[in-house]
Amino acid sequence: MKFHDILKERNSLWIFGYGSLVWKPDFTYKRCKIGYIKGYKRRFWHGDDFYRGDKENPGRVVTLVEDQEACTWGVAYEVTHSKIEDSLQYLNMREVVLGGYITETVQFIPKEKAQCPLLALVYIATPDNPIYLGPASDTEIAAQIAKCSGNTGHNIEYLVRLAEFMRLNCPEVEDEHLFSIEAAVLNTFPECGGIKAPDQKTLLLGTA
Ligand SMILES: N[C@@H](CCC(=O)N[C@@H](CS)C(=O)NCC(=O)O)C(=O)O
Repeated sequence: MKFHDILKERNSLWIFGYGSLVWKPDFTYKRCKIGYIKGYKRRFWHGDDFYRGDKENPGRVVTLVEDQEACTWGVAYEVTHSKIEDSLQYLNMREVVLGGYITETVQFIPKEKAQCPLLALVYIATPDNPIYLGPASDTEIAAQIAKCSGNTGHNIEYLVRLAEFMRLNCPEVEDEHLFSIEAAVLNTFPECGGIKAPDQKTLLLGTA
């Protein structure tokens, strides 16, 4: 039986977001927590030929790459009862069918130390995916992001909203990969620095 089938039986499913899901979940959730997962680093190594790019100029979006020394911060969303099926169907279309991600199970550790770790579903793009782009220099990644846009907007927005989310909700976290790419893009397009991401209060109100 699949992980989320087991959790569906419990009427509670946690979903961990670390890219656009931290600022644009677009599914109904009961509550959310800021926190992290161990053993993965976030990298702009996945291609996007639908949302933030197209077939000729695929954008760059984030995925998770295994690294025992690393951890990745984001948001875990709790989906309950009748919303589980709808949320999984929505995310399957958004992340798997159109995004090229697969699902894995991870242990999420809440930022609030008094709270217990929990099991969560996560969407990861792996190197065997046809639109996986892999490593490149921060400058090359920034140049690609700067010139791409797709069905939901510019690739710069995707980058800046994620960086803004981290500054607002995880100010103590250093994410050199994310912020160096953002700096390279904003050196070229300073006017994009004003994009704001929802903070946790907005997320908690479910108005993200
Ligand atoms: N799976 C990651 C990344 C998700 C992600 O960024 N997916 C892209 C699909 S390639 C997306 O949904 N983009 C919507 C948008 O950019 O508006 C997460 O948990 O946040």
